[in-house]
Amino acid sequence: MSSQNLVTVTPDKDNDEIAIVTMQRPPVNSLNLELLQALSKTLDELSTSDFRAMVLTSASPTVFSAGLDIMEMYKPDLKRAEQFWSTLQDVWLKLFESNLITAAAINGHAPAGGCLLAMSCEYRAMVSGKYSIGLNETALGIVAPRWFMDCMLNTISQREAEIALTTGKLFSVEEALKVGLIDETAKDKEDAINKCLGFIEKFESIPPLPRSMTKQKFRANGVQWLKANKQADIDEFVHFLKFPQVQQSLEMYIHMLKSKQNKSE
Ligand SMILES: CCCCCCCCCC/C=C/CC(=O)SCCNC(=O)CCNC(=O)[C@H](O)C(C)(C)COP(=O)(O)OP(=O)(O)OC[C@H]1O[C@@H](n2cnc3c(N)ncnc32)[C@H](O)[C@@H]1OP(=O)(O)O
Repeated sequence: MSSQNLVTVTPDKDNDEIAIVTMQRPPVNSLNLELLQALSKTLDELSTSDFRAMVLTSASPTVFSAGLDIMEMYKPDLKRAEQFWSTLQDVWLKLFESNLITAAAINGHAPAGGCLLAMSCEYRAMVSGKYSIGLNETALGIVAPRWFMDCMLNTISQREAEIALTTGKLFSVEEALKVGLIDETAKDKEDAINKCLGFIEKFESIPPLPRSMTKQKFRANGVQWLKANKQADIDEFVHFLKFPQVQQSLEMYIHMLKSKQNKSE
């Protein structure tokens, strides 16, 4: 699949000022360089378009996004790893600070980087079911970067975030609702999108510029560090990937994911 098709943008059927942005990298929308580049390009295009709002969702029936593609971190080509991390930083900054009203219709699992994308939006409706969402990096033997943490702190309390991150917690849909990691539950994807549209409607009579400026001021603390330390953050990521223990943890995790599949056959 060409990178162009990894993300689609379609106007909402009832309101052409709202973009439905769908990630479609089967099987689980894991965020590899190409998907991140497609997201980055989409966010650039949206920022200069007539759309005033977007709903981020996924074409998979059960997974919003499985987070970063682990294969980008396992025995990586270091030049590509730099580009990968830099593109992830850009996607996060563009989404977190977007001028558009942003909402996530989370139609399935959203671990780690998937949770980051959802938390970067202003509103989250998640389909009920046996899905999970959270920053589970420590459980994989890796450390969520500071700006992942800042993003979570913009969403739930510091205490809940610290416990969740140190334990690598993946929240059930009910638990996520209880701590405020999601705003609403939904019965299916269509319902989740409708709930996001309901949130977007609240801004019908609010002028866009003061709205987006207010949002960006609220979010400024979270982005300041990354903007000032982009290269240092890339260097740390690449350095981190060189640790044998990190590679070992990733290898074990990949085996675990594959054997999980064998077990259910
Ligand atoms: C000291 C400070 C240093 C700081 C600097 C360093 C910072 C490093 C931090 C890096 C941050 C990372 C954030 C991340 O996002 S890491 C990725 C975390 N993701 C996960 O843990 C999710 C893993 N996946 C799952 O749990 C499940 O797949 C699912 C999402 C619940 C879906 O389950 P389902 O049963 O539907 O699907 P399968 O598990 O059978 O998966 C189908 C195939 O997809 C492959 N897969 C799944 N997830 C990933 C992934 N994240 N990357 C790559 N590939 C993935 C899976 O292996 C199956 O492949 P197969 O069909 O070939 O067997």
